[in-house]
Amino acid sequence: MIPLPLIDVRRVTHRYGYHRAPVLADLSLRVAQGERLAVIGRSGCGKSTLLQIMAGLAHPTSGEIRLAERRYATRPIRRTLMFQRPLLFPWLDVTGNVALALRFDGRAREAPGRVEALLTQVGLAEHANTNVRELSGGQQQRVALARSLAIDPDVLLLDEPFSALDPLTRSDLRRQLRETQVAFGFAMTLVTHDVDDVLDLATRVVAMSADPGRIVAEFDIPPDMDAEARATLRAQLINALEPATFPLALSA
Ligand SMILES: Nc1ncnc2c1ncn2[C@@H]1O[C@H](COP(=O)(O)OP(=O)(O)OP(=O)(O)O)[C@@H](O)[C@H]1O
Repeated sequence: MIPLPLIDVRRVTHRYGYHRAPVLADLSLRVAQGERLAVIGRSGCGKSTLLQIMAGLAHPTSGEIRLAERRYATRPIRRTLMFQRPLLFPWLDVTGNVALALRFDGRAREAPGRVEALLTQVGLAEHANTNVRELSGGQQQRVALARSLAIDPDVLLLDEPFSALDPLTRSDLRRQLRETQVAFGFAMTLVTHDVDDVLDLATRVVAMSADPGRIVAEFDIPPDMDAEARATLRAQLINALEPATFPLALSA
């Protein structure tokens, strides 16, 4: 069975200003139900712009974004965007920060049980009543993850959520996110310029070029790769991100 595309990006071109060069050019991308899609590219290639368009926070200059119709539910597809910094409310504790998402969604009555379950999932149950200012960067990002999941999104969009963290915390958080995605079943799209984010987390990756942002390569990422398969895929990804060098010499 072909997985249902939840977000269908169709031939999107985007310019910041009428006379400016396009940041994204004729870019198409589908996010399927339950998949962990990574978008990798060099700084400035348009990854965040693409994610904002996918989140509905920006409108493309041309092209369109189609969301799957939910024939089996009454509500439209839900998208949540998670950023590099956790953006928590510093005067609230962990529970208060996560519960706020439910309050904004008109579901405050669900908060006690749902917040507890989410905090257990992200490994923060024992910090439920801790003020978020007292948490480490990695713990704060896990609060942000629990808050993003509180409204039960169909698609979680992540804009370099680990880049402010040290390598060990980063690796822990990748594992946490992967386990949470498997447990909850939402689809995710992660933009990053870190190959390890891709290899540890994604089930599929698209590589973007810059000036303008286009998709130049796509790879499926098998689960449980051995070291050799991982090294091969790493080399293929890095190769896809390298600007072509000496094309004339190679074709001579
Ligand atoms: N609001 C804006 N107004 C004008 N130009 C913008 C705006 N936002 C982004 N840009 C430009 O669009 C291009 C792509 O930016 P974007 O942030 O989407 O790239 P990115 O791949 O996410 O970069 P990074 O990895 O460094 O975050 C850059 O040249 C940037 O300067």
